[in-house]
Amino acid sequence: MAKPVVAIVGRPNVGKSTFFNKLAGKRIAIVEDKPGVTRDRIYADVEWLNYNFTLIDTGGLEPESKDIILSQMRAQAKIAIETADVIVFMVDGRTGLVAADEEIANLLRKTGKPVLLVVNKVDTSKLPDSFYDFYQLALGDPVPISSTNALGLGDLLDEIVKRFPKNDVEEYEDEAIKVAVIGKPNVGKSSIINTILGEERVIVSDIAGTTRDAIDTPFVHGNDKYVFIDTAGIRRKSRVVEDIEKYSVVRSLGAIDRANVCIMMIDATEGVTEQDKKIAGYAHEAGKATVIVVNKWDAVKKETNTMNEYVKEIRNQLSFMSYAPILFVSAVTKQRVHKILETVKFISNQHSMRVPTGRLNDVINEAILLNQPPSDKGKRLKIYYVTQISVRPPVFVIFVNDRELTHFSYTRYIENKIREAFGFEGTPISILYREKGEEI
Ligand SMILES: Nc1nc2c(ncn2[C@@H]2O[C@H](COP(=O)(O)OP(=O)(O)OP(=O)(O)O)[C@@H](O)[C@H]2O)c(=O)[nH]1
Ligand SMILES: Nc1nc2c(ncn2[C@@H]2O[C@H](COP(=O)(O)OP(=O)(O)OP(=O)(O)O)[C@@H](O)[C@H]2O)c(=O)[nH]1
Repeated sequence: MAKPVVAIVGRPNVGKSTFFNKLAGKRIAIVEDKPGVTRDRIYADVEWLNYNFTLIDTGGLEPESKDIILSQMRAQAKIAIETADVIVFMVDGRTGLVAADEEIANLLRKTGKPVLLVVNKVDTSKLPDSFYDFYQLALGDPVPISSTNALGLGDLLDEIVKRFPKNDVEEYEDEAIKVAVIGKPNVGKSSIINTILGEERVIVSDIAGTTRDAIDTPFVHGNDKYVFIDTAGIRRKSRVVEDIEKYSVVRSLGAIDRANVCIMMIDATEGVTEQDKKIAGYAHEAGKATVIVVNKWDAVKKETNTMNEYVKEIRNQLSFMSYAPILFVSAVTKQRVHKILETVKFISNQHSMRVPTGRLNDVINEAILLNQPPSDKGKRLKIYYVTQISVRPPVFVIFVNDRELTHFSYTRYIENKIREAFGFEGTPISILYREKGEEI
């Protein structure tokens, strides 16, 4: 099932990031007592009861200038409208209702999405008189909370999860490869999608009757079924949002969560940027298979070594993704575009590959002989047995005598040996340790 997205919207300084940090459990955004502080981390995974959802702090997306607060609001609301399943509209219980709140409420009411009106900074059990003014926003009963004192958060989370879309079942047959084309604005996402879909051999299929039809593009290529995830947002241009680079991260998040394979696009004329690193990092952490596609290759002046230098630079900048194949393409001249689906299919298979336990243990035993496991204070790590517990992404469990003795450099060594023996190209793999007797 797709993970629901919850967006927090509200004026600067109402406490969005304080709330975000409380739910995210860690102080991952910077809170400052001045409006419009930019923050780096804008999304977090939150678990409540049996629900998992992605929380987005749209405040983190605000440009620093205070002059354009209203347009920031519009942009925030817009992103919330496009990506969120539930919108948390936060107001300030200490300042009470202000005109800008009404402005935002007007925008949100038009979205048709569930909106929860949350009054923050209600730090005691007594509601301030100004609380009742918020009923004027016509967004239902306001929910009082105190982010700093962690009051009312449980009740609020209950209200949030109640509003998640029902029956949000997996919409496509499992055999279809779900592909997210991700990257910053203007890198050529829609050009690439249109070039691939425009190829003669590709037939756009009509898998009817799903709610996702409008935003995804299913198609058939050769004998294989694919779905481009969230293409509506990419193909339909909404400039307000695109102009702010950080929004591209948010736009990509939902698509990444729902995909198996990511096409991570880099602009050859710009090289790897900070935004690229963030987006790629998310795909990596989410355990998706990824192919790095360097687009606009036609626009690059080439010398003998240009491509090698690009490869080196990308490996350097996106070092956590050394498993990802790199393609150099041009959506304009169509050079090597046909390689993209070929690679997507290949890494999708690698992503779902399960290796036989016997072979796996042979490989690990050999690795141990070549390079002894680490030891500490005279005690050496013993590796008893390895098994692959899941696919998409591949996860391995290694049974050991004492987890404390494991070391990341040895884990990386084991990972390399597994990759040498079996490939797993294009996919991250995870290695977990269990002590004997522990459950998997
Ligand atoms: N008394 C009280 N203060 C709060 C509460 N939540 C946040 N604050 C304070 O309000 C100020 C603004 O909080 P932030 O979390 O930075 O607000 P924000 O909405 O993310 O602000 P921007 O960065 O401008 O978007 C900080 O000084 C917080 O300590 C609360 O529940 N009670
Ligand atoms: N030279 C060159 N230009 C390209 C190539 N691919 C795309 N462009 C140009 O780059 C610009 C952006 O392309 P889009 O396909 O709209 O990019 P996008 O990533 O979908 O953009 P957003 O919708 O803003 O996220 C357009 O002007 C394209 O003509 C390419 O391979 N070579």
